Amino acid sequence: MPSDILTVEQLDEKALLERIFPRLGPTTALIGPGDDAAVIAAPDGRTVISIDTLVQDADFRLLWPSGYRTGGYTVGWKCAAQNLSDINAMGAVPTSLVVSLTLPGSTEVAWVEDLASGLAGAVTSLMFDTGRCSVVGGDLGRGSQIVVTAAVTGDLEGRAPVLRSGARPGDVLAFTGALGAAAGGLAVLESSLDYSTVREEPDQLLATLVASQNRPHPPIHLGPRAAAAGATAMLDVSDGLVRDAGRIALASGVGIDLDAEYVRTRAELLAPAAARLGADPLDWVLGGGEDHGLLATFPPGAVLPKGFVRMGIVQDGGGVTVGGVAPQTTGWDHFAG
Ligand SMILES: Nc1ncnc2c1ncn2[C@@H]1O[C@H](COP(=O)(O)OP(=O)(O)OP(=O)(O)O)[C@@H](O)[C@H]1O
Ligand SMILES: Cc1ncc(C[n+]2csc(CCOP(=O)(O)O)c2C)c(N)n1
Ligand SMILES: [Mg+2]
Repeated sequence: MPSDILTVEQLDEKALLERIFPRLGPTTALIGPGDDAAVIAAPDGRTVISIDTLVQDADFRLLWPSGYRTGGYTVGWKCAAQNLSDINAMGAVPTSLVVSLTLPGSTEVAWVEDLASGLAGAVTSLMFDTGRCSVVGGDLGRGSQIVVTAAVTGDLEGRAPVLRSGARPGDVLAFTGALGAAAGGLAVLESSLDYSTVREEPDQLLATLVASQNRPHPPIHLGPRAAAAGATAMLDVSDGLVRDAGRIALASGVGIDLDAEYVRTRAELLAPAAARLGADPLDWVLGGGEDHGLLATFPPGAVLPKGFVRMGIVQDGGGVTVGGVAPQTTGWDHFAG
């Protein structure tokens, strides 16, 4: 490491925190970062809470085979986005994040500063500058790999939470998001294509997919809208459409049939990119996660919130089919590969 590059082991915790805090933006908490714990308001009387971790080389690489280098801003963005998304999927509004950073001593201080900016940038941008949520605290530690863990809280604003278990036969299945884009981006990053030339391509197709993988844009405002529109079940698609639809099917004791035409149309859109990589775009659409679109079921006749598209039906039985046929794809599992 050249000596003019400042690394975290050249600072102490206090000095690193002094570089992080200003990048988190104004706090939305009653008591923000700096004390033993933060204090946040819980106007609803209930608190929605979730946690998600990003681990170097399992969830991102600092240097991908394609030559792409992942900056701190990207990891901070992705961490915030996937956490906000889980609150959204309950029909709630995110209210705070606490973030734990495990860092090798050789981590550049500028990378950590960018991570803090990425966390704040995602919260601000995905929540349309509403000032309802911010990073209110966290923890620092040293380890052999970068691990970024965030816990997130949310406010139901008086609504009932939308669970995975409420889908009923006859309900409409609807989705909002860009299925398969993040999986396509992962394939580009892991490929032997040279990202510096991919970035220059005039159609920007592959670069757009990489952006979906690195900086997902979950529709954070639409979870509460779906809840208000009467959604009977909902989750964010993180592990693949088939696997996550299967979670609703199992929890609700129903079957789900995905619209084959919707799936085919989406795969056709991704086909030129998949062809470049020798991949099957159907695998991306049915099995790719990390887009964090919202999959929800609505009673028949419900008016779908703007952004949601009908793409299947809830029926008697169990499991997930595509146009009545069982798909081959299983989706993502950290342990089963
Ligand atoms: N180590 C754990 N201890 C207790 N509960 C856990 C643990 N890991 C996961 N869970 C719970 O298991 C349930 C299923 O997790 P699942 O990964 O399907 O949901 P998710 O959090 O939406 O996924 P994602 O991590 O992709 O956001 C969640 O309610 C989660 O809180
Ligand atoms: C280096 C590297 N290898 C593989 C992947 C793919 N990946 C990781 S986690 C996940 C699903 C959501 O996880 P979780 O359920 O923990 O939110 C997927 C599809 C990646 N992003 N980076
Ligand atoms: Mg989820």
